[in-house]
Amino acid sequence: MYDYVIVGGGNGGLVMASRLSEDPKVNVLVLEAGNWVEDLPEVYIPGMIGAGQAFTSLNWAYETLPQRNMNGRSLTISAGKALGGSTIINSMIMTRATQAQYDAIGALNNSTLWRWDELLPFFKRSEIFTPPNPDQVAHGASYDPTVHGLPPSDANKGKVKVGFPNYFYPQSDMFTQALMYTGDDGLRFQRALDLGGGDIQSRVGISSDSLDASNNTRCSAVCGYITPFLNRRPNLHIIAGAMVSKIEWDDDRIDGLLVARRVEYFVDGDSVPRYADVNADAGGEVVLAAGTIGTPKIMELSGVGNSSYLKSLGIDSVLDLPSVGENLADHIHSWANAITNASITKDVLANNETFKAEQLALWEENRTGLYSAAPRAIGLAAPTDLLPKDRISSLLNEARRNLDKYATEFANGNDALREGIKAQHQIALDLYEKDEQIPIELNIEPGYSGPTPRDGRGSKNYTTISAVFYSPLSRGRTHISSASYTAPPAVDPAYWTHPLDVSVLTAGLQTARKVLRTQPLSSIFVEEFEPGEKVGESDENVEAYLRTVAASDSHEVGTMAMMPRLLGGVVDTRFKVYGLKNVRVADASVVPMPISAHLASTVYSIGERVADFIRNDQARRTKPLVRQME
Ligand SMILES: Cc1cc2nc3c(=O)[nH]c(=O)nc-3n(C[C@H](O)[C@H](O)[C@H](O)COP(=O)(O)OP(=O)(O)OC[C@H]3O[C@@H](n4cnc5c(N)ncnc54)[C@H](O)[C@@H]3O)c2cc1C
Repeated sequence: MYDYVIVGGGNGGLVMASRLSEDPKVNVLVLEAGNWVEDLPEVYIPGMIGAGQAFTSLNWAYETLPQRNMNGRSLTISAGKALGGSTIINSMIMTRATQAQYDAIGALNNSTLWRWDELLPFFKRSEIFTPPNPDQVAHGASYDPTVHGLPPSDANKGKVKVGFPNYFYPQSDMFTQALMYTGDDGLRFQRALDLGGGDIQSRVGISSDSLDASNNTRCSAVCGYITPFLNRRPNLHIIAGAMVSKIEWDDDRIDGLLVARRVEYFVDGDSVPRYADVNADAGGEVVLAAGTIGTPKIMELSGVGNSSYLKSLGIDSVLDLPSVGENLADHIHSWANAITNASITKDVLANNETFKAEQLALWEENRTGLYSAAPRAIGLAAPTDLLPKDRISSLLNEARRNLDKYATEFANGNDALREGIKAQHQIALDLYEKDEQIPIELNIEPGYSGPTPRDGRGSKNYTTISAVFYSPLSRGRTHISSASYTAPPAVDPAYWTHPLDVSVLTAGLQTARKVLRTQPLSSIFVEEFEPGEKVGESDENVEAYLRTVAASDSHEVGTMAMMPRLLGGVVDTRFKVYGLKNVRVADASVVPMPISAHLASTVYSIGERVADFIRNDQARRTKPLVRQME
């Protein structure tokens, strides 16, 4: 019998496991479908991101349904399948969105709980931040001490280690200078003091990474939140290779709410289910943390979701909550890349075995060289950095005129959610209007990145600038496709359904192309490779090109949205699922609308936040008992 059963040992789930098991009196169980993989070089060596098994056996690699606006292509949404979840395979970038965006999520919920000022202590609590050393400062790393969790505070508590890498490609600094270029047609970005500081528009800076600066290794959710207590907490149980199929419910409701009694799971593909019992009578809870695609799948298999749809699949519906799995949003990106005359790029590692071996030896010996490099310089573009003001106005006017039309289309017959999506769009459009939106991230890859396989691009050296589209208005959905827990869900992010999304990413890629040609990056520019001459310069052609290549950034959110129930929300501001007595959600699925950041640091703070709510509720429950004993 467990006090807390945590489904999914990833970014959000392991924070919960660590924090809740601080109390030796409570029994915590984590059920994780993947395995322990911390000892794989492609996991712990920063420069090996994406290598080895990272994008094969450690990746759920959810294939989307064919995307109407992407020339019928299926795109792949990656998500980590291992203890540590996506923090095992992600790019280690630790940025946060803007203050205005976190505040807007609070406004959407009529709640002061979700405001930058309220969240900041949880961001700080989730990390041990190592300030940059003089060499890193010389390469542009900087930070604001007021927004980070600095040592030695609570250093023995679980926290993710955050720091800067030991190697900086020269292209990184050139990119920064190019974004700050003040000559004709220059973007004139400012240098960011801190990409986690909440004030990041039109700024460029070096991102800190989820990295243990003391030994230049990735710090995943396992490294941060589990390793410090491994085998030291008899009340913390972790079962790896455990695929959860569903939650089972009590026959009786309490206050009209369904009570979770046990969790069904299968270990290593066994055909016989096992069960983890939840101590519901003493306030025990199930915490779902299986990710934006995994969590709604488990809800639906448990009979919670759109009841008529579930019945059509032969599933007993226990609670009609039609927004489960709806409201899916994801970031997409594309690349502008050029052949370069720079002699050191990531391509050399791929093309020259001797050089690769030398660099690996450097990392092994003293944690330097190309393998000690983690991403990367990042620029955050405001709308007016991308498009002329009159074009922005006309796009916004059109979006406002069509507010109802698109909200209706995206809500899929769900009236409450239609109002929720309308409210989200209004917030997003207001941010655009005030030039406080950050629709595009530009980041540099000192090497080839793009859609062309190796044999199609030869052994040349490249520079790539990615344009990541951060503020999609398009919303889709993910739902189970059958009653079998082994069947992959039908994932439809409906990429680029809203016309504003099309115009903005197109402008973002055009801006990335321009940056490649801006000094000082222009000094290493030889010839644009992609989109390239064949695509040409017109926006129409670039838009058509993007439909053939744009890829998911694997930043999916929104399927268990924290919103009022009247707006089609699924969880309340204490992350409890509406209609359920003892089920909360602690992963990226609760983020109701896309934010302008890579998500890991926000998910860590969500985990901290949920743990705090649970512990407060637990304390409230036990208080009368203490009084009685007194
Ligand atoms: C390739 C890639 C690169 C990225 N790069 C960055 C980056 O550089 N910086 C950044 O901030 N963000 C990045 N992200 C995004 C970020 O890592 C994720 O958004 C975030 O970690 C998601 O956290 P989560 O808790 O929602 O899910 P996850 O961390 O994915 O955790 C979900 C866990 O649940 C498990 N699970 C799923 N279904 C079941 C089931 N039925 N039973 C049991 N267990 C289950 C999964 O195996 C997984 O361990 C990246 C993501 C990917 C995939």
